Amino acid sequence: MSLTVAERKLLAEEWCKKAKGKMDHVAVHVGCMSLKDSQDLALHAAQIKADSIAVISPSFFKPKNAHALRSYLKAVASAAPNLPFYYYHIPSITGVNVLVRDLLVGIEEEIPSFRGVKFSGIDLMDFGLCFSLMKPNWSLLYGVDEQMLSGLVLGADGAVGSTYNYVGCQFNKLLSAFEKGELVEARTIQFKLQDFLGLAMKLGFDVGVNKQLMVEVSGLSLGPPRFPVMPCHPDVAASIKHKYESIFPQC
Ligand SMILES: CC(=O)N[C@@H]([C@@H](O)[C@H](O)[C@H](O)CO)[C@@H](O)CC(=O)C(=O)O
Repeated sequence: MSLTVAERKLLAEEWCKKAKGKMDHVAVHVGCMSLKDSQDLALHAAQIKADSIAVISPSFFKPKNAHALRSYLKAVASAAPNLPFYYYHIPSITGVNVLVRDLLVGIEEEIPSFRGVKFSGIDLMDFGLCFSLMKPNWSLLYGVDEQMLSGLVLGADGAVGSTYNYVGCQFNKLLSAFEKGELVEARTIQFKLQDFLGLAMKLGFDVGVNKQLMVEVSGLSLGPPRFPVMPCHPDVAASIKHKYESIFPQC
């Protein structure tokens, strides 16, 4: 959201190009404060042959209820009616607390391309209640990394989260333990991840810290964050990395 529309288009184009033959699916996020910008990005995503689009709610003028949010999403989806469409629920960032289960009622009639939700909220009751409204071609993806196991237990079809960029191999172990029914092992890994993220949060975990951790773990040079997100202090990154290495000596 810190990027201009032109920058976002360039980034989406690069992802679609580079992902060819390497990734199964590229979903382009097209949420903006302005409906027109979102429609522009949605159309662009279709033109560059993205696999799907996802949209967060605008957070300056917020939708007041499920009807308003559905109407907004419908208007965005109409710009790319053939692209699978996901609502991206992230209330801690948008401040939009419309219950997803309310949003889902009748949504496929309004948005025929609707295919599911990326649910990055901590309200597991709302998440659970969404399943009674599920259609066979929808996916509910959970997005609170420190609670991934709870999402899986309730029936999540997958997970999308920021820390999977650098702790992905531990989460893959959690996923595979869960799939094998090894709940104690899955829980042990989740607790370790909570221990790790607990320290990161105490030290001010945000997008700047997250980005620095991606740099430290991947060795790739990703550049600084854009203001107002501040760059992570090297001491903070070092402490979190040290914690990571002590909890997870190997992948
Ligand atoms: C509120 C928030 O940023 N949630 C993250 C989580 O991955 C989060 O960073 C993680 O669970 C640690 O709290 C994701 O759900 C969102 C995300 O991946 C993104 O949009 O980049």
